Amino acid sequence: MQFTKMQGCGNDYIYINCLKEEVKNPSELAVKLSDRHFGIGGDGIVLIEPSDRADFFMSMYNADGSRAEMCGNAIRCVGKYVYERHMTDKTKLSIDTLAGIKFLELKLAGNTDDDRQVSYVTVNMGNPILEPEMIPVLSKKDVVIQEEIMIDHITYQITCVSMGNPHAVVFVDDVKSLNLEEIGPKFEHHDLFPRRINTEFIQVVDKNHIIMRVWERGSGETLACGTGACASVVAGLLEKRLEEHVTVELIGGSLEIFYDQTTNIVYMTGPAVEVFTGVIDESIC
Ligand SMILES: N[C@@H](CCC[C@H](N)C(=O)O)C(=O)O
Repeated sequence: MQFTKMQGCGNDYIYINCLKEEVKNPSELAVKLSDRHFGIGGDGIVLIEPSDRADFFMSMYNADGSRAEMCGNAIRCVGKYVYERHMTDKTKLSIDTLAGIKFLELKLAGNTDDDRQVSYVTVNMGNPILEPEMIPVLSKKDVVIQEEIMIDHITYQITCVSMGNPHAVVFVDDVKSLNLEEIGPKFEHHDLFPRRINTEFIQVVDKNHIIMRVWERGSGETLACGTGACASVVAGLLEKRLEEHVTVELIGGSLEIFYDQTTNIVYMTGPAVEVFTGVIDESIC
């Protein structure tokens, strides 16, 4: 089975073209292939599938085999993958996910029509979801903004946002000093979150610039999270810390997020990079 390793801001996944390949047990395959010592190594796997209502369907599985509704960094890479492999000639395309259809605009690196290299992708990420039962987070409030949560005897304030997948955003003074290996799993598995949670830790540089670290549901600390960057900007506006246009600086690179409050739509722009391709032995699949 052929695969391609791709990354967006260092958030790396193994991509499989399921218009050509058959994956029988994606959860099991995600665990095997994501292993950085005994597998290919990655934050999970992404399957590119046909769709009857959009140009393609994206399925994604975290490194622990759990299926996620959406992935911001992966969807940019899917756009690059399908265009560069002539699976579409559209530079504006639609990709269906478990979180609904997302619309992509590809930015080509070259100046000629023959040069199909995609460097950046802008994604219309749709509307943020704030209703607690839709995120889901257990709360009687209409929205969860700066609610207290106790982790290891320390009180943090969370603002919860779904971008199709669930996020809790925590603003802190210094992201570098946090021990995410220690506190990340305690947020992820806290009783407040019936389907677990992705947690973003945010340091504000100014109203248009934040530094983010993330503990991802099912994958642990990753170098970047696209949906998390979007959720963080929405949370920052709800908490009146940020403006609509924000550069999100992550360990693996930067994303430009624009939360258009007049339309309630979040846009994400960032890089998509192919790392290598390879073939997996059938006995593994
Ligand atoms: N890295 C992703 C999000 C991947 C899924 C997430 N771990 C979840 O379980 O919701 C991104 O770039 O958005």
